[in-house]
Amino acid sequence: MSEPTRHDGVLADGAHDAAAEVAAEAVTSARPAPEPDGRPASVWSTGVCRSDDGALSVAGADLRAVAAEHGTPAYVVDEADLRARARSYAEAFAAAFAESEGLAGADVYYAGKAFLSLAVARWVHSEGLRIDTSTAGELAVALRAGVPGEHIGLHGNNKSDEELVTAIEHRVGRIVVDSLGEIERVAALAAERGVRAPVMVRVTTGVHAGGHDFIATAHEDQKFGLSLASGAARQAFEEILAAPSLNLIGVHSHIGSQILDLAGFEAAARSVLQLRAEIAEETGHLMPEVDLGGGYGIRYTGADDEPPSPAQIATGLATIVHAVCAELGTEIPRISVEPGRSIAGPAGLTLYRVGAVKPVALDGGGERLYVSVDGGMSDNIRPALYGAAYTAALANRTSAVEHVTARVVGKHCESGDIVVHDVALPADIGPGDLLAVPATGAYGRSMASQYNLVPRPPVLAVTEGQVRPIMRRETLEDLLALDLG
Ligand SMILES: Cc1ncc(COP(=O)(O)O)c(C=O)c1O
Ligand SMILES: N[C@@H](CCCC[NH3+])C(=O)O
Repeated sequence: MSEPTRHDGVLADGAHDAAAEVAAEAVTSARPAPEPDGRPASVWSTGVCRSDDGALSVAGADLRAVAAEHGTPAYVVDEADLRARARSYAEAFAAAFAESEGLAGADVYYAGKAFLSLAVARWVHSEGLRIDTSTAGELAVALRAGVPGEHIGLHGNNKSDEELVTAIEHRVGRIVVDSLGEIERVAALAAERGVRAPVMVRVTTGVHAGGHDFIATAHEDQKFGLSLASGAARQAFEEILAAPSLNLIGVHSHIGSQILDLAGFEAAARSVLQLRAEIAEETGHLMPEVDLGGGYGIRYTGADDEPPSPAQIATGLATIVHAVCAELGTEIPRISVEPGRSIAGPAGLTLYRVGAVKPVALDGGGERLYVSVDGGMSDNIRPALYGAAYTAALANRTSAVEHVTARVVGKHCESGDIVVHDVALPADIGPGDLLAVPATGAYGRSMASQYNLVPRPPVLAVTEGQVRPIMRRETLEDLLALDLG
């Protein structure tokens, strides 16, 4: 087994088996969270500051006051930061794919799976983005938020009839077909309603990217998409073209998530553009659109690489699309992308209250301080699921005492209930302190559970010092109400 390395927010190969080795190494390498610096590439949202008395604030709201009023744990979202990230994608893709440059324009779909609520759907849509959904729940939120059907896409490797009917009846802009059996179902449901449904085909290009197998999606042996190598993708195009109630608008490729290097996207773009040209030659149908998926990485700890900016991503993709279409002699398609994490992730942090603190002696010598907080794997499953790395900082004060190697753990009945594997925290951290974990805006609340019957935390939006819950805290009454006895 290869040596695991913690990078890009996830542990690569063999993460769980080799966790102990990594833990031992980390005793010497734990580092404190970087201080907020207002840069978009920071682990903190741009509105996070530390005031003179040592407390962290988000967009002008002091986190001590936030905790006092709304309780902990809580997800705190910097609305201006999230909106600015959405806007910079819209602007960067509009500029890089400007029709005046001979390109056919671009659409940015916000991947709702990262975190979707009515407020977030409205924010990103008002900043010029469309919304990518993959379940009836995400579709319902996008529609309830007032996003027109034509600005919504529907994904899913196992869509229900209910999901397909909702999508068709609301005239969504695209249904991304993910299996051969789905084609017939969409065709029949669209025909029954007398409509021609716009569909794309999700293909697996074989480009392997993303730090952990669970978040890489374009290799052969996994559940998403139709394989180019096996011929399933080609069969899908033929079947769609033969169905009068389907309109084949494009080809889709999503290679994985938390990717910091643009090379994989460029390789996938080349592959799908070639496929589009071949399909055009074989069938006479040149698909007008190509979707290159999402997956752009963010900083989680400060030790990770600098992520590419939306402008770098857009210009990188525009260059490759332009070059490949010129080589192939095909018209340039309209391009779309589906970033989620890189819009919502850095805009959010999780605020916890510290409880039990325990020094634990380590086998190889040395000590680790176990700092328990009032949440854990129910509000952030990523460390347990992917070995994802995070960092944490005291949020209510600073401390001049020495920093020690610490592990932030949750309150669940699992030893893998880890919030931050290794971080240097002040030795005097204790019960009552507040701890902020940055970069939890994506795949935190959206993957939260009620494990151990712990109610899910609220999501608090902060805008110019004003704090507004955009999702309320669950209560014990909510949990009891589900139980029919
Ligand atoms: C089809 C598709 N599009 C977009 C995304 C969003 O990815 P990310 O949040 O990493 O940008 C995902 C998740 O990986 C996905 O499966
Ligand atoms: N939930 C994942 C990414 C999911 C990818 C969706 N295909 C994460 O937290 O990194």
